[in-house]
Amino acid sequence: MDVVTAEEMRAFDRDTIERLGIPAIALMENAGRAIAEEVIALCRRRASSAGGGAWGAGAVDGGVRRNEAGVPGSDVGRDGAGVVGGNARRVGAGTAGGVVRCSETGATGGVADASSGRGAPGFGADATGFTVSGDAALTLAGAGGEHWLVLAGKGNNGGDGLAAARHLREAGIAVTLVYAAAPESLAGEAALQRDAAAAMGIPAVVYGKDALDLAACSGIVDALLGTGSAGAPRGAYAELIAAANASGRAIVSADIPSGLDADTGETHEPCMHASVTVCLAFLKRGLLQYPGAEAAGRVVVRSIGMPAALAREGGVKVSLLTPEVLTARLKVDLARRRSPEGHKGTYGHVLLAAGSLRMSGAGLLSARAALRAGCGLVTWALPEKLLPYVIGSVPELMLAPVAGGDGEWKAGTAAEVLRLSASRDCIAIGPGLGRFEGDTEWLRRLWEETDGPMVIDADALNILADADYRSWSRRHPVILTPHPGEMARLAGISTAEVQRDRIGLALSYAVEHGVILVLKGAHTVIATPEGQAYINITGHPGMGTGGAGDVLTGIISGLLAQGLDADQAAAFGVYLHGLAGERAARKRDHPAALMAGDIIEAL
Ligand SMILES: NC(=O)C1=CN([C@@H]2O[C@H](COP(=O)(O)OP(=O)(O)OC[C@H]3O[C@@H](n4cnc5c(N)ncnc54)[C@H](OP(=O)(O)O)[C@@H]3O)[C@@H](O)[C@H]2O)[C@@H](O)CC1
Ligand SMILES: Nc1ncnc2c1ncn2[C@@H]1O[C@H](COP(=O)(O)OP(=O)(O)O)[C@@H](O)[C@H]1O
Ligand SMILES: [K+]
Repeated sequence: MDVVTAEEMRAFDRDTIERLGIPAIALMENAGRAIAEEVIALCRRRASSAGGGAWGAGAVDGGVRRNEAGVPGSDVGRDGAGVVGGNARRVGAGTAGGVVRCSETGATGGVADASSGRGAPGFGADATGFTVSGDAALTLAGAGGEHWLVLAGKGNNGGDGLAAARHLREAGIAVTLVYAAAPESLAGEAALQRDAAAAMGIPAVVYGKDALDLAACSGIVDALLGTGSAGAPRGAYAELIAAANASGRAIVSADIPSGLDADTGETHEPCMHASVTVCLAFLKRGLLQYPGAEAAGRVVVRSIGMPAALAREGGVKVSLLTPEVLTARLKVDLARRRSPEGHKGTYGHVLLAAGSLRMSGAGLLSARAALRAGCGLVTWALPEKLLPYVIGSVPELMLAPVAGGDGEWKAGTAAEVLRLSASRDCIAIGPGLGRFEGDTEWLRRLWEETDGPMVIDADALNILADADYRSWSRRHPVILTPHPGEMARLAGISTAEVQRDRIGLALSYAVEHGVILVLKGAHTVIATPEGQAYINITGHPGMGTGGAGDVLTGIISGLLAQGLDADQAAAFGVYLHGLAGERAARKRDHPAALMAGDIIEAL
């Protein structure tokens, strides 16, 4: 699934309208319908969980709770059905974080029971083969208990909301329009929608002019601001957003939550806190980046008639890391087939340069994770003093002590590590390494002279941050795996600046430095030197625990050793690490109990 900026979105809008000749009003109609269908689906879920969709039920957002930390449900959408993220890919799962899916809501095709929204064999079908298909996704049993407010801005986002209002009214839901600006100020397609809604007799109020109680409804459609918004919401927009958030009602945002920066995921003050965001046509970057991902609640991506190929033709370089992207674009064999005649030599050999006296566990975690990722052999190069302490703790592991009688690394070990690396398929450097005199030169030699792909993590990243490594030469791919603090040091900015637009930063850093960058944290970004980025949505907040990153380094190196190329190993490694974290969290009484070693055992 492609992930776009607001500017890219505008270009695709223009292309669809001007080149393909699809009228703008048709796109808006489709958008309105998609939003209405998601509102109706929410009402239906709420009714089935609360035993009725009465007024005020919106206070408890049945079935669509926002960002509820909990234990994720079943494994990620490996079914290839386009269900790609968060809660939606694990239906009914109360997992944390934003949620993404492609959706065709409700029953589709065939014979449908229009009153219940469920397929009902027999309805409308008779012996002659005559079939009546109900518009199930736009119908709602017991709609009389629902009253929704549609908050409409004066741009096209408002137009989408007004189109949705007509469908909601048709479903029997009471609707009141709330205009943020004078209705006369609407233009173009939005003005057409305004007039159509008025002609249908849908009641409307103007904010600041008419009396309004936002809590006196069962739900709110937020169609105030979309991809055309600039800066913090002003005036009536800001007041409506604050009042909607305070109302406690379920909020369904059109395209993006109003007040969100559609690109960076920054939330302005105020920003709508949606239960569901119905993202139109293409997933926006800001819906994947925190804090925007949290403000968006559950994200549903709906097509509105723009060809998906526009993104590819338009050079969109950011994708959600789904099983489909892993297989179709990155050509990863998700089944990880093993040859019947394969042996340990078939699956490659990792060399790990890691660990010091106080952080020997980091090396152990990486080494074990590499083995669990399926490589044939792992050799761990470590300061010799560590040997008696770690010997036997992982019997499958080979240990290669190098100079370091005090348990710390020495610059003089570079030649020895290089010698060891000659017969290994990849090298991972950094977990628990510590800093030492001459470490820049030590790392430069390994960087320039090792003859295979390299993973750089932890203190090895800090060494890089202090060096001008762009002048170092390198023949093979390098994967850097910084967490936001390490990334801040690498980029020479603050951690807050790193988090402000993780996708943008990861892309520019990877391209400028010619490295594969894995920017860790919730929704890890994998960016390549060619300017492609993948956003991972597997994982769990329980993974915020010491050593979880060392495990990732091991997994990526284990995959590299098995012959995956560096892009594949980085992306698939991050994906598998997240899945294992989810599985490990599920096994605990509470996800907070998760420890890094549990992630390895869940691989
Ligand atoms: N064919 C299409 O075009 C399609 C469009 N689509 C839909 O359109 C949305 C984009 O619509 P858009 O470009 O009209 O902008 P939109 O988000 O409604 O906001 C602009 C309005 O807000 C105002 N405003 C701006 N900033 C503000 C602030 N901080 N505080 C207060 N006001 C502010 C600004 O007023 P101004 O500053 O100009 O006076 C202007 O009036 C997109 O997200 C999707 O929903 C889809 O259906 C696909 C097809
Ligand atoms: N909230 C979260 N959601 C998903 N993954 C997370 C979350 N918090 C941490 N992680 C993952 O856990 C790992 C933590 O790595 P890192 O901070 O390097 O830990 P350490 O240095 O202790 O090994 C990263 O892969 C990160 O993406
Ligand atoms: K909106």
